[in-house]
Amino acid sequence: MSSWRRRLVVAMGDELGRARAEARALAEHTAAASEAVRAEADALITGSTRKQAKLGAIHRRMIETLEARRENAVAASVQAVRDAAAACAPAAAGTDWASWEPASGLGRGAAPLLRIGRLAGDADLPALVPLLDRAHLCVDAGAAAALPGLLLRAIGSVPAGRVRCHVYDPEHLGGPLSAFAPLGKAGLLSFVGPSGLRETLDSLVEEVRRVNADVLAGEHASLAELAAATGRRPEPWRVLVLQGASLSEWHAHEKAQLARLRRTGIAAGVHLVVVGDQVEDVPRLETAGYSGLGAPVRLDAAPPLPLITAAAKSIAEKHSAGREPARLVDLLPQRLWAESSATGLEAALGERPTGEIARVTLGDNPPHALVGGPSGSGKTNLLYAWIAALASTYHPDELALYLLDFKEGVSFARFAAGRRDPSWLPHVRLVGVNINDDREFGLALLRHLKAELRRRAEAAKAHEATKLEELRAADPAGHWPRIVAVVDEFQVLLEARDAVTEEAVGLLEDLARRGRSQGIHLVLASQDIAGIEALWGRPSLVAQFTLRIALPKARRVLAENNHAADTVPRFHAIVNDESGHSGANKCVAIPNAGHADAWEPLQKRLWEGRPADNEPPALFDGDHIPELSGRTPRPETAILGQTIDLGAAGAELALHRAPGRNLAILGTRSGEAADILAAAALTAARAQPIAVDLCCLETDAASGALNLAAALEAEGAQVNWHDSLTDACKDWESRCDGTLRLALWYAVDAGSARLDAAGREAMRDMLLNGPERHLHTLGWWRSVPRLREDLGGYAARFDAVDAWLALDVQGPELAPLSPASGGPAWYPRPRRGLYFDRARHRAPQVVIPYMTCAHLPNAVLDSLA
Ligand SMILES: Nc1ncnc2c1ncn2[C@@H]1O[C@H](COP(=O)(O)OP(=O)(O)OP(=O)(O)O)[C@@H](O)[C@H]1O
Repeated sequence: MSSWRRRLVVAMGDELGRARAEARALAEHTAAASEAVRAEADALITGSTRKQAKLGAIHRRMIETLEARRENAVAASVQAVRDAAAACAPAAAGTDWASWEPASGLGRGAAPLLRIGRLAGDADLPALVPLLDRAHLCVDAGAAAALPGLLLRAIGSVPAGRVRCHVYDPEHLGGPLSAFAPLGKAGLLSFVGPSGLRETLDSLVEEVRRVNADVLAGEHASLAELAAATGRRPEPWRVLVLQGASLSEWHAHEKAQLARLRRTGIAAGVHLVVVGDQVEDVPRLETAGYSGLGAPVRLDAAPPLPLITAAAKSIAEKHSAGREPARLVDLLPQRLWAESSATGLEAALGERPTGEIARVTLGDNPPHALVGGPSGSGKTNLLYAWIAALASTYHPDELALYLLDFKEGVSFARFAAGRRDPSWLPHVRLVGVNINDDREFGLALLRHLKAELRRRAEAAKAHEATKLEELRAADPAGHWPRIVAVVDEFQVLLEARDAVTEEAVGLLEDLARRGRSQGIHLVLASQDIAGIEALWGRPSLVAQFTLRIALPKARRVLAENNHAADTVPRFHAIVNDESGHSGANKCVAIPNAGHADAWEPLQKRLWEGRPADNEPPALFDGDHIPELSGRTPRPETAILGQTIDLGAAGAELALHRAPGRNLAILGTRSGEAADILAAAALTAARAQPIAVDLCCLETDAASGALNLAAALEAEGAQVNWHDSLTDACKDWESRCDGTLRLALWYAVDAGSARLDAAGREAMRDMLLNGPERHLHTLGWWRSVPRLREDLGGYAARFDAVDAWLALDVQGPELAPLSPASGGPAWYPRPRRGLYFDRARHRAPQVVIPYMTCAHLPNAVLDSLA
């Protein structure tokens, strides 16, 4: 082969080898690339599969969450619908027949809707239809079985007797509704025969006219609106059932009356239920539903006949027994303490026979009230109801109450804090209980009110105001609540012809006349005519009490020719704000306010809401014996006992250097006399250093005197014990060193009888001249003649004894010591004394001797030990 050929073959071989190598390299590269792409694709596929799985899970979870939410929302809505249904159809309007009984769920709200069955579907929702106050109703013949249930719910879900039915059923003459017959006896149901149709329609049209003219009187568009505004429904609902009435065959007059009732009845509480006929514009109840509901309904089975009969009987009985008395809680305002008392005090006292709330006013007119009724007629209960209404309506800054009960009881004790119940009524400033014979408590109240009257009159003058309303406007920062003073059995205060009655009448007259403009109101209650008659003799006083409240059988509270109280039913009162004149009588049912269930929750609520600075009321308790307090009097003063006034102040005896500054305690009650001497000495010793000469001539009082001596020494007093009066009087001048010196003599007369002439002379000299040397005798004589004897016999003057405190000494016996001729009107009673200081008092005052034993160490026992 030629060389060029060989060279060509070699070159081609090289070329082919290179090409083959390149092709191999390319093939390898391509294979690697495709492997990479496949791996990438695999990775992508795996990633997206995972993502898809994740998304799938998320989606599932979302679906589940949404599903759960939807189910919850549906359940909540179903519950809300059920709750709303239960609120719209409470108690007997919506309860299943299995547990059904007549029970009014009517509060202050609208008339209930009535259940007829349940809505078709799984949700078990009640189907309610409107009737009372809202609609008329046509019932298809096929749904007529629902009629007894519908009527039973309507009748049973409002207070007994508030639905009256008229049934016109010419075909069956009321047969299908005969189970309701017991209502007929109570006048709540009438079956109307064919001949009675016209009359029934006419009378219902007349009812609508009357309600519009007399009850709604242009002030309200409907009875429902009136009830919403006032909380009371004065008229019953009337339901006319027309069953198989063939309306198309009626005469023109009946048709026209029916059309009138259809147009105007609902507002006046007159409703049509037409079975088996259609009436234009009236919703229909059919087998499958109610035209206003828009959803199919499964009607309830009819109630069992015995259930209807029993309910009809019970409703009829309740209705025949009369209106259910108003409940206290229903009369109270919905918002506590919302009113201002600037112009007066208005309180819901009870309910009128029409259902209207009866309000009584105290203000410029009428300013004061007289309440009368024999024992057990409900006077105290009425006062409770009145106080409850006032205290709920007005804030304690707007109203202050002073409550005093002269009965032998504790009617008003509930208003003060007690051991069982620590709450009090925050408006009450004073409560008087167990007052019994202590007419002075009444006087103390009237004096306090008189002082308040004066304070208000002065403030009014300073602000150029003529009455409380103007004073409050002129002095908005001032504290000027209206005051109501309630005195139960007030006749006790005026029953004797004495200084207490005289002063009480004067104070009452003044308060009654001027209290009107200063916002001080009196409510006087009495169970017998005596009290009223005590006032009757004072026409100007009685004339101010223009509000009269007479309980059953009350006499003379109303005007003479007004006999309404003779026939007023039990637990009712005649309220008359025109001085008892018969034209102004209002019969009012009073709620039971005395019962603890009614009262206690209210007082607790008011007490818990009291202002931070509210103090408990002062308490006058006639049965309580006060303890000697730790109070220190001014220097040269001794405290003998507690006076009867709002501040429970001490009865003071001034012991300054002046003739006559001695005290005679008169009477035989040794314990009380010893208590008075102890209180006087201990209080005087607290105010300044004193010296004491003690002489006890009565063995019963000896241990008390010894204990007192020890107590006085403990107070820092210098004490000398004298075994006889001779000893106590001898050389008295030598003991006078300028310090206040008290000679405490127990049972002076037991020793004075044994004094010789010199001793007698020394005693008289000491009594006459000691006080000027600051030696004051506080002596206990057991009778007035014995005191007189010791002062010089029959013709003796009492100049040496300015002050006396009588215990069991009758008024006439005190004549020689008294400013009133014939002596003060004083009828001794336990733990009470009559105190008079010629230099200080215009008239004697009653004091309650303190118990002092807690202040006296038992020195006798100590010395024996
Ligand atoms: N409106 C009422 N509703 C129910 N019970 C009442 C009502 N009014 C009074 N009562 C009851 O009648 C009884 C006598 O009432 P209350 O004590 O108020 O009469 P009173 O006239 O004050 O009698 P007294 O002077 O003898 O105390 C009490 O048991 C009381 O609970």
